[in-house]
Amino acid sequence: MIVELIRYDVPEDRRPAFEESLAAELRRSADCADYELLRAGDGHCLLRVKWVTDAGPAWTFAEEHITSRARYTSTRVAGQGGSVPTLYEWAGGAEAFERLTEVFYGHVKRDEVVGPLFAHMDPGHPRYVAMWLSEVFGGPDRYSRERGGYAHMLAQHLGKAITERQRRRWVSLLMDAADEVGLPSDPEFRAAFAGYIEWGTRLALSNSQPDATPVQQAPVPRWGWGVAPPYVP
Ligand code: HEM
Repeated sequence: MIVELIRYDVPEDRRPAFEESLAAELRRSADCADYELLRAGDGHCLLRVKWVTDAGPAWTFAEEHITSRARYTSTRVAGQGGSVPTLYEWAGGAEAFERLTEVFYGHVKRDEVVGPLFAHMDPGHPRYVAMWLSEVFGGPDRYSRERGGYAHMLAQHLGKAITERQRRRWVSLLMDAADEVGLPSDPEFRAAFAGYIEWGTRLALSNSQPDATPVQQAPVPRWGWGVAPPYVP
């Protein structure tokens, strides 16, 4: 996503007309995902536009009032609006996910349905999956930096031919473990958590089939609250 910052210096008497036609122009642009015009104390304005196309279109408006413009790419350092905590923070951070996966894989190993798949599990596996989950839920990107990111996770599932019965058991053992280690039990957190787990396990199942042709390279997904942000009494 390309973000463009354009500085406008518009004479005071021209500002209302300028703002009105600028807004109309941006609303019409199919390449524009979002925009905001900010005004400084000295009267100059800064327009922030998010373009959907990677290259960014050759858009221009009221060129005679533009005093500078520059294009930027978004980074992972971004808020979610207001002071909404990430799911990672809400859950209790890295330590909470480590507790979860430690208990979870203890049960997985002893389970007759999924246990055989994990017979040769790397001893670091619970920790790696905790790193993955932490990153997905808005924590530090350690899995991407230290463990090979999406491509490595994908490689671990390829050819495993996970069945629907195994997927369901995996989900159900994880939800039990979430209760056991005391992950937050509020409906909003659990709905978002379960949403990702449902999505992720279905992908793991389909990517693990012998005839699967999954996407080979992708960023580690990021999962947020969805339509039910944390409940504020
Ligand atoms: C949201 C769902 C899932 C996530 C986030 C996930 C995550 C991961 C990750 C990150 C790894 C690689 C760990 C490393 O860096 O070495 C991995 C490996 C693996 N996953 Fe999954 N997984 C999911 C679903 C499943 C399901 C449903 C199954 C089977 C029922 C499964 C079976 C395995 C197995 C067998 C390995 C290799 C373990 C080893 O031998 O070390 N995964 N998973």
